[in-house]
Amino acid sequence: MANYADFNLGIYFAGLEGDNPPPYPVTFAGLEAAARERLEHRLFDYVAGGAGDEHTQRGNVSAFERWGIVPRMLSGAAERDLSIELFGHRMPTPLLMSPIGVIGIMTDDEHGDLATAAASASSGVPMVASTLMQDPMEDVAAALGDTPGFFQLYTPNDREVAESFVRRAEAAGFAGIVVTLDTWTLGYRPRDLQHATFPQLRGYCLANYFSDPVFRSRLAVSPEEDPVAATMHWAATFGSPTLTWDDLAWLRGLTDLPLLLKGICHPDDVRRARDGGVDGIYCSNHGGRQAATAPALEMLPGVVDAADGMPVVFDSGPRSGPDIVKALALGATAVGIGRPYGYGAAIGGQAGIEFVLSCLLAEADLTMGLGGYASVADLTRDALVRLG
Ligand SMILES: Cc1cc2nc3c(=O)[nH]c(=O)nc-3n(C[C@H](O)[C@H](O)[C@H](O)COP(=O)(O)O)c2cc1C
Ligand SMILES: O=C(O)C(=O)c1ccccc1
Repeated sequence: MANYADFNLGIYFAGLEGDNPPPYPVTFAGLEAAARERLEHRLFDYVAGGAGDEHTQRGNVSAFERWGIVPRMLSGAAERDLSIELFGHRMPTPLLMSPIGVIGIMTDDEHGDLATAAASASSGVPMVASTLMQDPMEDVAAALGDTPGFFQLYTPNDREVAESFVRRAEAAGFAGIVVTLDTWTLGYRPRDLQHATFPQLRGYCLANYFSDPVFRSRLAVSPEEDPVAATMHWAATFGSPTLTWDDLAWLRGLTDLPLLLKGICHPDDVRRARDGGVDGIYCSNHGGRQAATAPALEMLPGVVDAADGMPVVFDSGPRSGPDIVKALALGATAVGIGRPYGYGAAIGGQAGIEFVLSCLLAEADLTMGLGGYASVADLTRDALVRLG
């Protein structure tokens, strides 16, 4: 992947050589419009849409507009270091690619999980690989190169399947497990309801299940012989509605790898998670796709305070470099992005994802430079001012 520090200059100099615009849009709005052109319209709506009237996802984005980064002068930020430390790994950037359970079918070749893994390998931006993959997790892990990856677990209502997934993720070499708690049942998603469509119910992105020996042992006939029956078994066991804090000991006991809980936004839940021995919090409202009206960025400072030094990953709403810088200044250890890289995958596969990451990182780098912040550690709440 191109060095993001030279990214903008590279585009301007290429333009000098003639009519040579960048291959993909450089803004989120442009990416979304381009992805809308490329994706089958129901799949586009599935990705772009969310819960209820979609105020929640719009609120995720507008929450960032209420903060300004106050530039400091003569502060020696000519060179920036965007690297962070996460679970003992030095990461070159503060970004993560959040799990997208349909990324597999967002590329033309329907190997979007592998394209994401390859972009992760080339960029050093870790992939949080969804339980819902079009290619099995072992193949995805093998494409990550030297970049650490995380496996996101949706706990099925069949503990032995969950245990099998975690064993496989460990054996495949993932560096941590992210358990998503906010999707034990589906939110009210008007676009998908109107189209009467849901990708996984049509059998997409179930490779981890169909390749799993425990899942397969539950079926009368194999998924190859009867994919519809296998898909219906997935639907019947996907969620785990009765899971409570009492089950955290079971989750913690599944692995010695770093364990993060995704979907936590309340400080009391952070404390319960910490008391239960988790290693990190993934503060998120699922991109506004699950609990309608749930806040995200507004909760981040309280989550960080309650985490008391434990790493906090934040996602839901960042669309630009300044957004990333603001989330870091509010205390996030790392920032996850969802739809932006999904649209990159839709318009250009691996190259499209790499381009989107380059734009975000180039803009975050410039934002830090022009703001006078040389490193992520220099970004504190003092860097921000509340607007309007
Ligand atoms: C199409 C789509 C599929 C998603 N699938 C998953 C998933 O499989 N597992 C999960 O934990 N989160 C999933 N998410 C939520 C993302 O991980 C992330 O929390 C959210 O997209 C962040 O918001 P953003 O899209 O505004 O960046 C999905 C999001 C989208 C848009
Ligand atoms: O669409 C999603 O956001 C998601 O995470 C999901 C939830 C259930 C099944 C498949 C994907």
